[in-house]
Amino acid sequence: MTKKVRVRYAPSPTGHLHIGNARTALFNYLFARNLGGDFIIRIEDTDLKRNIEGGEKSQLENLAWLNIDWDESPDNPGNYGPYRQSERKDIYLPLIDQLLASNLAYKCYCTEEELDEAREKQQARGEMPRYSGHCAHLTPEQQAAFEAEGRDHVVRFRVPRGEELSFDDLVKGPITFESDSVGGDFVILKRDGMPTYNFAVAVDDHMMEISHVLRGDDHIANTPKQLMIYNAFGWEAPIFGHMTLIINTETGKKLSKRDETILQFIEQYRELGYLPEAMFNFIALLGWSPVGEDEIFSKDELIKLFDANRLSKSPASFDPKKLEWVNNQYIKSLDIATFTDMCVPFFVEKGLLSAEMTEEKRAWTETLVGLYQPQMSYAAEIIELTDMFFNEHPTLDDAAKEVLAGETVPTVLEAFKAQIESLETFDVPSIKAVIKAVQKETGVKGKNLFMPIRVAVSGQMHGPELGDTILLLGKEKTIAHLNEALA
Ligand SMILES: Nc1ncnc2c1ncn2[C@@H]1O[C@H](COP(=O)(O)OP(=O)(O)OP(=O)(O)O)[C@@H](O)[C@H]1O
Ligand SMILES: [Zn+2]
Repeated sequence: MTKKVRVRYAPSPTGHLHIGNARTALFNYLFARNLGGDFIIRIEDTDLKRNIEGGEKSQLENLAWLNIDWDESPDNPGNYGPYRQSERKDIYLPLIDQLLASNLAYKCYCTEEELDEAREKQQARGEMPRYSGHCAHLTPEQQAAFEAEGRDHVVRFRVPRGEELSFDDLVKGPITFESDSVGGDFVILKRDGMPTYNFAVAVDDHMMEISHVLRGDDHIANTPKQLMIYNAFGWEAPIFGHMTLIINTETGKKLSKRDETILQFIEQYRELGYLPEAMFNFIALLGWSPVGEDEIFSKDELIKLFDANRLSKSPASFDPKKLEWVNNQYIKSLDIATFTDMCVPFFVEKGLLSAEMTEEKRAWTETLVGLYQPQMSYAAEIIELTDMFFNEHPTLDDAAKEVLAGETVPTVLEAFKAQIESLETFDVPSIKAVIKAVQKETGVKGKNLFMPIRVAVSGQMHGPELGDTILLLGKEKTIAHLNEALA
């Protein structure tokens, strides 16, 4: 019988969910759902000093926002709990004792200072740091003497000499590590009584019957240590797949919770009014692609299409511009009421609209949002784009200022203003007729005609149809803006 597919996303609660974490979670999720398996979330919180308040909650909330659902987690435990490593000491400690009893592990009484000193000496000699094996063969009397001194201890795993540790990586193919290359007998139980990462992970993946470990290749050097733990207990190892990491395009370094140079947390995009469906779609294409050229896929399509054989062997870089493009595709397909609902909170926050609106105001807002919807990358952009509808004194960028500095601009704007003032019916055809009339009157045409009018009334060089914009702006505001530009 083949094992049931069970995969896990195992974040440490040391920060918020970033694009790289989300990609790793998403690929595990797609892999599980594609094969009808289970997707599990386990919190790796053994590094007590680095855990942050709310880290776990934020990881889970943002996964849920992305519409990633899971079968087991700290909140909805299955039969393999607890799902936080800090709560699994009762599972780890007897296993550590078992290794001690069978002499596959031993207590090490070296102090931090002694270990540091040894490491510095090795580095000074140009050697790779490794534990010397100082405590590997202590007699019971020597141990008792250290204990009597009041020294505390760690437990180290006895690394077998001259062994090869091989696995067939789902992404990278066959990989072999020499046991002598892992830095000597490594710690499995820390001074604070917590198991180390590598020990806990191996135990948990085994106990939770994880079939495939799909994680970032930042973990690849951990794999031989974890394989040694499996071997020591006579357990069968899961299948490993080490996926290339997502790189920050700006710095060329891997995205990490500690990288603050770019917008990279899911939360930040959520707050800017990105759509979860668009983010899901975008993230699924970071380091993976289905056959063909299409780039827009629903969640169900991605579940159907996902194939681990198509995971990329080279790192994907995170391109925020591409994300904007994908999100724009999704925004364009929203009906106007839904998209207006997404934009309204941004207006409300700026005090430009109140959440309770008259029917008339709501209709006006929908028209306004609808003007800009086709060009928008995310909902928060609406504030900047519609500035002129709320603000008499817009801030113009340099290019816009240059347009207004043109020689024929005052003539054009004066003529346009006079015509608008004398308009009796204020609608799109008459506004268009006015522009034509200004062309005739001034002899200015093309860009030199349209651009100054557009910039003067809307503050921007690009945007929706000029007639629609002016109509929505209304006669009074249009004239006020023209006066401002002419002043
Ligand atoms: N840049 C990245 N690209 C893809 N996956 C990543 C990236 N960074 C981390 N991961 C993966 O996310 C999962 C959770 O890792 P972890 O909680 O240690 O996050 P982290 O961002 O690496 O944290 P840190 O800032 O401490 O390095 C792991 O499987 C890890 O491989
Ligand atoms: Zn020691």
